[in-house]
Amino acid sequence: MTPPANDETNGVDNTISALNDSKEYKHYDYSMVNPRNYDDITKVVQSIIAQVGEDKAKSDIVQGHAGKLIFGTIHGKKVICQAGRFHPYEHKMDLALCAMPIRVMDQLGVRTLIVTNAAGGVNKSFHYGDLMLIKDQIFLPGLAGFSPLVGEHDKRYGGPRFVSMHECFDKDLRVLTKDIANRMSMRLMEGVYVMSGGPQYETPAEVRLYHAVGADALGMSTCHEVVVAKQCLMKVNHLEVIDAANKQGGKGVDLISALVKELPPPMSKQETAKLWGY
Ligand SMILES: O=P(O)(O)O[C@@H]1C[C@H](O)[C@@H](CO)O1
Ligand code: HPA
Repeated sequence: MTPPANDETNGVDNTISALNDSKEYKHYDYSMVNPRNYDDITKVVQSIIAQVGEDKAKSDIVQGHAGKLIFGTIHGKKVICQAGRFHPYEHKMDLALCAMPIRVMDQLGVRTLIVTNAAGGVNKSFHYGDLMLIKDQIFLPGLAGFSPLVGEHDKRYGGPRFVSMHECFDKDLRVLTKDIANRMSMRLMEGVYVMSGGPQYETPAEVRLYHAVGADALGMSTCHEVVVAKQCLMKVNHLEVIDAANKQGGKGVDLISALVKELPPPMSKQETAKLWGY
């Protein structure tokens, strides 16, 4: 899957109008960005309607990232799964480009986004393989000017120019996820995720810095996707596996499957705009 690029000359308008005309791929309410474990995703998606992209498209670049969009249903709900994501360090820190799949999902109707990733633990009470629900994020590249929203405000996408990042991980969805994990007797941590640009791993001094500013887990992805989802007025929920995506991947997938089953009906853009005071 090649991401659509994000400048005036490369057909964003055409892409949007093609998506708006598409019947096969439209009217999806829910979306999942699950960067790894393509096999796990296909286990959860009970009926696959279509797949776009190549199995191997991304695997040469970041292992385990399939590079596919899968359209299907989970517990009868229409879901788009992005198996593989675009990391800024792979794309010259073009964060708007890397978050473009979220805009595509928005154009296809998605209102609720579940994002997953693998991260390093900063919180000393975390164990290798733990699952963490993100309650807030520290977007270091964004703080340094690498935001997917810099540049001209592109009205083709809609959404506010100045995006509120309060409650960027939906409180109701977090409560629901914790309740489900509890019922499944799963250990689920909760904390703050910090994103660096990567791809180098962090030094011990940097880990101490992240700890001092309140981070519980660190990684090199996700925050730019969440910013764009918030501009698109989507509700976002986020789970990550601490430093052991393959080892504990199945557990996370079981939780996501149970969560999708219990997700409330999606809110319209007008409803979330009103709720968030736009
Ligand atoms: O897509 P995610 O964030 O799960 O990928 C992880 C974090 C880094 O991007 C990369 C190196 O560990 O894998
Ligand atoms: N550091 C940064 N990114 C990561 C790590 C880590 O330890 N583990 C998985 N992604």
